[in-house]
Amino acid sequence: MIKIKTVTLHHITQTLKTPFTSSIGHVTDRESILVEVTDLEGISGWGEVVAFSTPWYTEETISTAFHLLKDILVPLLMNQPISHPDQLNHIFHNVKRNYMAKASLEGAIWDLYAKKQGVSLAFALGGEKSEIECGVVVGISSISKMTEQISQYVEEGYKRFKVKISPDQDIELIEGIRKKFPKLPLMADANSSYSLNDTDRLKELDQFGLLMIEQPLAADDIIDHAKLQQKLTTRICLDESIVTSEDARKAIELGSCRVINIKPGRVGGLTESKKIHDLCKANDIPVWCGGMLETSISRAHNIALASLANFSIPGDISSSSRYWEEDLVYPEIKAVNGKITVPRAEGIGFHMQMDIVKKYRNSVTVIKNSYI
Ligand SMILES: O=C(O)CCC(=O)c1ccccc1C(=O)O
Ligand SMILES: [Mg+2]
Repeated sequence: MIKIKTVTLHHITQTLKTPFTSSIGHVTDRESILVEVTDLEGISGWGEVVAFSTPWYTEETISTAFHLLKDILVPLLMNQPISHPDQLNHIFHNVKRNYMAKASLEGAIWDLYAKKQGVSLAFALGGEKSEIECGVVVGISSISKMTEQISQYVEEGYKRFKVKISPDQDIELIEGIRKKFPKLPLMADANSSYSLNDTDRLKELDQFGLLMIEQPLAADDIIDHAKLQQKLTTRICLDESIVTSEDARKAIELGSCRVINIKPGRVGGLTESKKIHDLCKANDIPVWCGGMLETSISRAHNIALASLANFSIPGDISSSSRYWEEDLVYPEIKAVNGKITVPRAEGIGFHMQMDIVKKYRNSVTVIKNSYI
């Protein structure tokens, strides 16, 4: 049984090694809230808010998540003995949406639960793989710079390559990459920058043998995605459109996608991620784990999640050094020849380096359980 003593919110800001640009947002300084849940025995579990400073990817921000955690979600948990993290879905039932806020606390409880059971998070989730294959994402810049970055990542051994596209830079970019790398496992992420009026343009991408095209249309438009998928040979993968397992069910039923990107933050946590994984498995829809320019806390959660069987496509799970000067955890998370070993140690399997957390920390908020 988990009995919470304190929840500590560490608000940090780290500067990305190089700014990251997509069709809808540009990130230089990455704010995060690290969520540390400590129980009565003094064991801590860690989670992370992956929302951004502004609502460019989803409606949540670091500030809205801080409010939700401090004033709504943490108080809801305080007077509840928790025997399994799956219970949080029910406890949060009357709090609408705010998936990233919920996921941060849920992830911390999963870590704490696994630690108390003396098992790895991967084991607690039902993971089967001992190592996962890694993919990497190249943000928008000039075609020559993006191609150069891909060359470097090919040398590093990554197994899957994703480039950000928009109507301003798509066909020429993919054509350029394909000239240099005809067989590269390549995919493109549009972050909703197209509409059905662009169908002909998107059909031109079919000739390049992409693994998939991610989220071409609006987040709330699974109907148009279904229409588009009928016209394309390239598989559509949904990211922003899927925030619950019910969304996934509807998208699969409608034929809106043939692949789903699962991000625990976007869907409210690991329990919902697992549900979507299981649903997709039953429907022969492969899944992969998406990235959020996250710290190694979420990276560790993602590694554990991606060890489940139907994560059959390498995700946006790269070395910590892809984005960060210093890793918040020890040992450093590192892809070797495009693979990461799934840790067997308890919980997330990595240790927090508190001196590094403190170095990047803006503020710390400790919420004590007043019921004990
Ligand atoms: O973490 C990464 O490697 C980048 C992943 C990425 O593409 C991304 C990063 C931030 C917000 C949204 C997305 C996305 O998948 O759409
Ligand atoms: Mg995406």
